[in-house]
Order: sequence, then C-alpha cells, then structure tokens
Amino acid sequence: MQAKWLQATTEGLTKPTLYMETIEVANLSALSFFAAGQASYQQKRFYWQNREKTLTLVGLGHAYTITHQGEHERFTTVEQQWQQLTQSMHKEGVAHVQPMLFGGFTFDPANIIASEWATFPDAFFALATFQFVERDGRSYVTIQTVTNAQVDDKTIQALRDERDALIQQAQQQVSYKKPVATSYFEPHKIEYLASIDRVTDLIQQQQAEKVVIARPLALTFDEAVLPEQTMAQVLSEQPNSYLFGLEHEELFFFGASPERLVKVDNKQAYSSCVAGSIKRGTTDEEDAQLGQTLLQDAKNLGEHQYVVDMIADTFKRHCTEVDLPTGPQLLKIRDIQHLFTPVEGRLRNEATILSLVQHLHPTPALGGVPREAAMSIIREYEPMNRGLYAAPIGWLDAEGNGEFAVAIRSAAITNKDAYLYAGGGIVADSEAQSEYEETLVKFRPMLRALGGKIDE
Ligand SMILES: C=C(O[C@H]1C=CC=C(C(=O)O)[C@@H]1O)C(=O)O
Repeated sequence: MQAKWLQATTEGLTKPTLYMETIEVANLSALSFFAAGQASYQQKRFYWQNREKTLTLVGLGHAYTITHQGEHERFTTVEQQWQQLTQSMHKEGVAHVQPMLFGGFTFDPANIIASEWATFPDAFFALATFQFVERDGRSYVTIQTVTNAQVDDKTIQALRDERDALIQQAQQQVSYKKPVATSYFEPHKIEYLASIDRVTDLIQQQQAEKVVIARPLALTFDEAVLPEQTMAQVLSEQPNSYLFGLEHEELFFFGASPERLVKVDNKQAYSSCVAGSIKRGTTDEEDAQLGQTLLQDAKNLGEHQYVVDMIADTFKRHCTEVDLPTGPQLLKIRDIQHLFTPVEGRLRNEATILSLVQHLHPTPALGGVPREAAMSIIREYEPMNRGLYAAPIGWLDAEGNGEFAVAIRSAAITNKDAYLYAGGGIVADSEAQSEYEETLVKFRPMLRALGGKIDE
C-alpha cells in the first residue's frame, strides 16, 4: 500500500515531524490495552483516567520524550518542546484525535535525598507510540512516530501490524491477580512524629503558617508486582478518583487521587481546593455527622482557606471571570472525606495549562504558607524524597487542552518493593498522634490495591 503520510515540504524535513494515524476501535478495554504492552513496551507505558470517567488515556512505547533536570525552566522546556513538535504534525485517519503528551513534574527538584526516585528527571513527559483514547464512550488507537526523515511505507506497515497485534491481544480475556504484600514497614516513624512536634513549634514561632509533612510506608512482596495488577485493583476500588500510572525505567508510580490541580478545556480553566480531612462513617448517619463536624471545624477550615486563597489569587492573575463559591463543600471518597472548593476562570491570552501548573504547584494543600518557608521546612524535617508524590501528573494536547491531578494517594513500585506516601497539613494546633492516624487513613487506597493489611 502506498504510504499516504509523506509530508509534502519544500524545505525538506530538518526538524522533527510528528506523524499520526488514528483508527476507531470497538470493545477494547483500556486496561487490557495497557497490559498488552507488557512484553514489548514494559517501562514505557502510562495510564490515565479522569475523575468523571469521561476520558481514559493509555500509552505504550515512546514516540518522543521530553525531560528536564532542575527547577528552573522545567515548565517552559516542556511547553516549548511540545509546541515545536506539534507545529509540524501530519494526521491520517480520524482527524479530531489529538496527540496527548503525558507525564509529570517532581515535587521538589531541590530535594537531593537518595531514594527510589534517583533516576527520575524533574520533568518527564512522553508521547506514546501507540495511544489509546476512550472519550465519551468512543475509543481510538493512534500510531505516533516522530522523525526527521520521511516515513517510508515499510515503517508504517510495521507500525500498523504491531498496532493490530496489540489490539488483538487486548481483546483476549485476562484476569489479574491481586498483589499480596508480605511485609509492612513504617520507615522513619519516630522521626516523623518528632518532626510534627518540631514543625508545630516552628509554626507557633511564626516561621510559617502551614506546612504539609509526609511520610512513606514500605511494603515488600515475594514476587514482582506488575503494573497491570495494581491498575486493575484501583480501577475497581477507587471509582471517584483520578487514576494514573506511569512507568519510568524500573519504577512504576501509580495512584488514585481525588485532587485536580488544573484542567483546561477550550480556554476555560478549573482547579479544586482540597484540604481538611475526616474519616468516613460506618453508617450513613455517622458519615453525615462526621461531614458536618468537618464543615464546622475551625482547624480544618483554616487549613482549607490557605489553599482557597492561594488558588484564587493565582487564578485572578492568570484568568478573567474567576468564579469561586463562598464556602467549601464535602468531597467524599472511599476512605476519607475532604473540604472541597472548586475554582473556575477564563484563561488570559498569554496563560497556558503549563503556566498554571507552574504557578499553582505546590498549593498549600501539599506545600504550605508562605510557600518558600514551608518548602525549606519540608526539606529540613521530612525524612524522604517525594519524587512525583504530591506533584502534578497529567496530560496536554496540541490545542492547549489538558488536565493535571495532584499525585496524592499514590505509591511507587520497584520490582518487589513498594513505597506508599501520605501526609497532612500541619498548623499551630496540630497534634502528632492525630496527624499520624490521618496518614494511616490516607495510605488505605494504595494499601488495599497492594494487598497490604487494613483495619476496616
Ligand atoms: C497530603 C495529602 O493530602 C492533602 C490533600 C487533601 C487533604 C489534606 C489534609 O487534610 O491534610 C492534605 O492537604 C495526602 O493525601 O498525602
């Protein structure tokens, strides 16, 4: 068959050009497609599903990656390289399907603690060779390849054959074994408890107003845990969350987060302030009562307000027509309920989704107030490297649309080890023991997915 992709150009192909070919597919499960990539695309896969379940994105293989090391310019590097790549784009097949770049920015490039995140760049984004998108009930598979030369018939045919083989494999029924953790360990528990007391003192001395302190939990397994096993668990266990999974070399980072950092749809921007927590009740009555307690609790309302003020202020600088409700509502997920305030606005001309990510991250729901003071307290007192935990993870397309979640309720797996992460907002009247207990609740979604013990 004659390749229809050949780009007509008088200048020759000196800069990278993105070629894509999209077909619509029926009856293809996103998880099966992800799992079908296990043999040939291991360590180069990703999975994303939004909270509303109207968009699922899976990537297999890397057609193009954008990485950046260091704090400065990581957002603009991704922005510029992505713009450059998508300026030169050639589409075949279903025309409305967009190339979608997926990845994340680490929480704090200045953190140099040796950890499971040692080889993870401060910005890591990938455009998949095989992109699966399910949007509003319709599914598409796109072949994407980036080249400086013209794509020849043979290359295209090989990619089509590979795509068809992946689809065929994904149509076979597979069941996924639930992982079973064989050991459970709370590293740095004593240091964590001491750090909460210390940070509370610092806040009382007015060195900061709020600081989010986190800690890890470590699990081990007798056999290597496969990413598809964990994704299968979160898909069935966490219906009201963003679900994400990202492979990078030996590490698989995944989670089920309730928190949107920012979404842009046709220049309309949305964020959510999520901070302030209480457990779920065992009966409807108790649950409603706990919710009312949370809505009236001064400490939690104070923690929440820092986030609202900061996100609203950032939106006012980058958007017009900012819409903010007068008070928080409840956001209930399986193990916990939060105070939640949605924020909305219209992007100003120069603003983009990545400029919003840059200015919003870290919100006081994950960093603190004032931001720089809180970050240096975190660096000094938190005995871990957060990597992508509490950091922006998500996607953007070539038209300026996209969505980033805050990667909480998350874990990193390397072979037979898993590290789960959870934290909480510390203010002047925080108590170490109740903060510790709150992290136990926040660990639950990942503990359950990984077959760790939970007291339910
Ligand atoms: C830092 C985490 O949660 C944040 C998001 C929602 C509520 C929070 C809180 O109530 O402290 C935290 O700010 C975490 O889950 O690890």
